[in-house]
Amino acid sequence: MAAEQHPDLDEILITEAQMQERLAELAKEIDRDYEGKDLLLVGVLKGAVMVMADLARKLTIPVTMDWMAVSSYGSGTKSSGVVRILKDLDTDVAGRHVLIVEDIIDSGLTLSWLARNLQSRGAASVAIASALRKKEAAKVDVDVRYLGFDIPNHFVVGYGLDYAEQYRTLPYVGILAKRVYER
Ligand SMILES: O=P(O)(O)OC[C@H]1O[C@H](OP(=O)(O)OP(=O)(O)O)[C@H](O)[C@@H]1O
Ligand code: HPA
Ligand SMILES: [Mg+2]
Repeated sequence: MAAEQHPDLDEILITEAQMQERLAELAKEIDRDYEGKDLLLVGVLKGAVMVMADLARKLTIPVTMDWMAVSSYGSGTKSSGVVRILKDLDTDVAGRHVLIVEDIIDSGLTLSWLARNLQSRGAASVAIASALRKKEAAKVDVDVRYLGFDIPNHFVVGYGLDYAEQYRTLPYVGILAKRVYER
């Protein structure tokens, strides 16, 4: 049964079933592309927790996982453009194939910075998987190899994405009603 729409949402953009189906397709591609390679999945806390958990469990190749926390949004709905490392990796990425797993590419500032940062640590390769992308919001180009869905330029929540730390546990992605944050 489909989950009921949260009252703070205008619309559901990606249902739980659509997300899981698309992640299964991406997992097949990742399995194929990294077969026989030593793959490290890097999840970006906290938003990517759901996509990391679901995507990683759909992979059949052996992988390891590590986590970084970087924040550019704080508690608002606009990127500050300043990326801060709140928690760094436990792993040395030198010589390793890294796949960054993210929930959303919005302005692109977080991921373009992070991909460069990990590359500069000597990773053998750095690629990006993201559940969502807002194409119209891009301030910088991000080379995303595994993309779930392109979505319109609205503030969205659910499936890991928050507004002021709320709504992350909704199993679908929806547009947050403006009345919730414009008050
Ligand atoms: O493309 P950008 O405009 O840089 O935005 C994308 C980033 O912003 C959000 O993180 P946030 O800073 O809200 O942290 P969170 O994951 O803990 O919510 C999101 O999870 C991405 O990491
Ligand atoms: O649309 C969004 N929703 C929640 N968090 C975000 N971080 C960047 N864009 C978004
Ligand atoms: Mg956030």
